[in-house]
Amino acid sequence: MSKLRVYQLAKELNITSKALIEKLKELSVEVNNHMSTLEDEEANLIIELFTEDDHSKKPTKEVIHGTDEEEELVKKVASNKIVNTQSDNKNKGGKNHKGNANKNKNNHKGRESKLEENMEIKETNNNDMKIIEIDQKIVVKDFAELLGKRVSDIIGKLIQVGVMAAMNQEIDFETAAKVAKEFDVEVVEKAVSQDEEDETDFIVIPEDDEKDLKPRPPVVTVMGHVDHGKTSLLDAIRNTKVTTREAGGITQHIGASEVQVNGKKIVFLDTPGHEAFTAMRARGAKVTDIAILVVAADDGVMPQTIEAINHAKAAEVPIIVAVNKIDKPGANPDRVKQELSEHGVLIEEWGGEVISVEVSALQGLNIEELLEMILLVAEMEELKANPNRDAVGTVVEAQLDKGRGPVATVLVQNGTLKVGDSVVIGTSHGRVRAMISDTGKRVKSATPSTAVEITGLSDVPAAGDQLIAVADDKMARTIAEKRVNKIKEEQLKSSQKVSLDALYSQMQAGEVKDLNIIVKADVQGSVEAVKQSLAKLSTDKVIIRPIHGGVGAITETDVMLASASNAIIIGFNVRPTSGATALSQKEEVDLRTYRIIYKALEDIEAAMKGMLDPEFKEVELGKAQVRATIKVPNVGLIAGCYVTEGKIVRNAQLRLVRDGIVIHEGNIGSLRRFKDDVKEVATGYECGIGIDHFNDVKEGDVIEAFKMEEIARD
Ligand SMILES: Nc1nc2c(ncn2[C@@H]2O[C@H](COP(=O)(O)OP(=O)(O)OP(=O)(O)O)[C@@H](O)[C@H]2O)c(=O)[nH]1
Repeated sequence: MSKLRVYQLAKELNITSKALIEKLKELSVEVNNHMSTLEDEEANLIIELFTEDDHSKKPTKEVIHGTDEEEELVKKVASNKIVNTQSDNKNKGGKNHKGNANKNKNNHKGRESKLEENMEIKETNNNDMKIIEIDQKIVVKDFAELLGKRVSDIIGKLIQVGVMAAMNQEIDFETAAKVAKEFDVEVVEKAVSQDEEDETDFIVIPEDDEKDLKPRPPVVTVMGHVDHGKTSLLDAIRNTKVTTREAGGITQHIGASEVQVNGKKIVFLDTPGHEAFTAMRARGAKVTDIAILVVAADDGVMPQTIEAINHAKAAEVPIIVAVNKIDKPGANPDRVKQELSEHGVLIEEWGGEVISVEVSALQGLNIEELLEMILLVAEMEELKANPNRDAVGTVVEAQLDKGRGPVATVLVQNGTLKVGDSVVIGTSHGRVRAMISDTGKRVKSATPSTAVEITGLSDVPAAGDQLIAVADDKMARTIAEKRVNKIKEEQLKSSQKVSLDALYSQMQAGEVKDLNIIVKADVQGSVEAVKQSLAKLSTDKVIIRPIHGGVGAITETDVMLASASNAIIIGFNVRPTSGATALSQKEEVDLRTYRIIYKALEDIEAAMKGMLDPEFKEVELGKAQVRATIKVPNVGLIAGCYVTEGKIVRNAQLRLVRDGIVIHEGNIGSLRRFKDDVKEVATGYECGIGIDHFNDVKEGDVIEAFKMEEIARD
């Protein structure tokens, strides 16, 4: 136990455990977390490194006498430290841009902004070595400017390292590093700062200056296998410790609760389990500082225990094990600890670093001790935030309340949230109308690591959405609107319209899980019959949803509905209006018409299996309006027509449409202009059309001529 732990050394060196772990990793010293122990040599090396670095700024080579490779590493550590220190200074100016603008004053006119965005120079007094931060790529002339060299010099060096590049071409980081080395300059990759990432969300969250940071309470999530006592443990904690400052204080369920231990606060997220935890993480939110892993002593490590371990590890959140149900006759805490070790969770008694506490949630045993351990781990984590700034937080829970409108529980993670603040949360915005604490008390402000329920939002945000307090309502609304538009654009870009032809591949790709269908038919009876038969085709892979049905022609409104809800349209004995056909092409809506129901069902079934093979596709030739009917002896009824679209071709197939409904489908028997048989009649001409085996044509009907064409399938 005499060995130094990471956090102890970090304290000694006055840096964070995290920073120390990073340095150690760079020196190839394997450490897991702040509780890891260090070999004496490792600790000494680090101490020497840091003290040398801080006081004399001498080249660190003198500190250790190792191989060239080690010296390289040490050099890197030393230079990184300088970079870090300076980037901290940079942040004192608030946003990046300001600080850089001054630095780049000497740059050529007109180039400042680009250079500001891409790079910055950091001079150090370490052996007069210059360090430059650059992005993954840099344009040769910018690079030259940054190095203070002539472009020709740079191109010359590039040739030496085997890279041919013109002044306006980009070179990659590695190449830049090689060239820079020739000029005794070290190149480090520019870290993507929080600021830059946030810009894509249309807002920049300024970084805090180290000196403004104050300790903040830990936020804890309880995880573990089903029935191991997560809820009971949370209840036990609340029962003993909930801050009931109000007389008869009613604990309100707001998704998180606070407890006070020895005058210190701990925040518990109320939704136990790693699912909620990971769902938030998937959305980029990190709210949990410490995970309590509950394992029932009578049951041991179970599948969800392992899952919880993996999720906590993936999120790099320290674990405290609560071995629960120790009151039970079959309880065997040692077995639990052994099993945990088999899954990479080494308890202290087993020579590891993970703290464990044996508890009984039911009897309230050792709950106090568990809470103290949480505070201990929290202390080592050095959790900090700046209470004197605009709030940043994360939504833990949200719902629509009948009386109060959208309600969200927000965990304030930085800054202080106040009633009246304008906020943007995901695509929702608003002004904080009221805030309620976990004890149901109205509060005016919430400091870091405080969960409050807020009202006053435009919409219900999603758990995991980030709250950012902004200058005013207008700004909040503008940002929210921009985000909505961005989402719309992205959806537009990514949304591939569903179609029967592509259904199978879309299903395979996971793009389609619901097949929305709009049904139009000639009579209501058919609409219902088709909707029901279609719904029955649903499988475990695709659910068929007839989202709309109606009688009559397929109209533009049907197409717009299909487009908006990514549906296909199926028509029985009905036709699309001309406008609908054109719109369906523009909107890429799959529109299909059938004469027989079973044929449609067959097509959809085949499409779901990827076996849709309609070998033929209808090609529309033209349309003609029936303006008169003429009885011709021995021939039958002839339709006197006027061609309105395309052309009518003899021997083509035809469809007789009355008020959008297909009355007949067959072949053109005869086509005449005046007394002559003709092969085709074009738009704007009159003609007489005889329909094979059909005599029921009426004035006002529309004759559509089409042919079937074989289509090649991909
Ligand atoms: N004897 C004993 N029983 C306990 C203890 N803690 C919880 N239980 C019992 O174990 C059962 C499950 O407890 P819960 O707290 O619901 O467990 P959970 O992990 O929240 O379960 P899920 O929410 O279903 O995942 C309940 O019947 C509890 O009464 C304990 O310390 N001792």
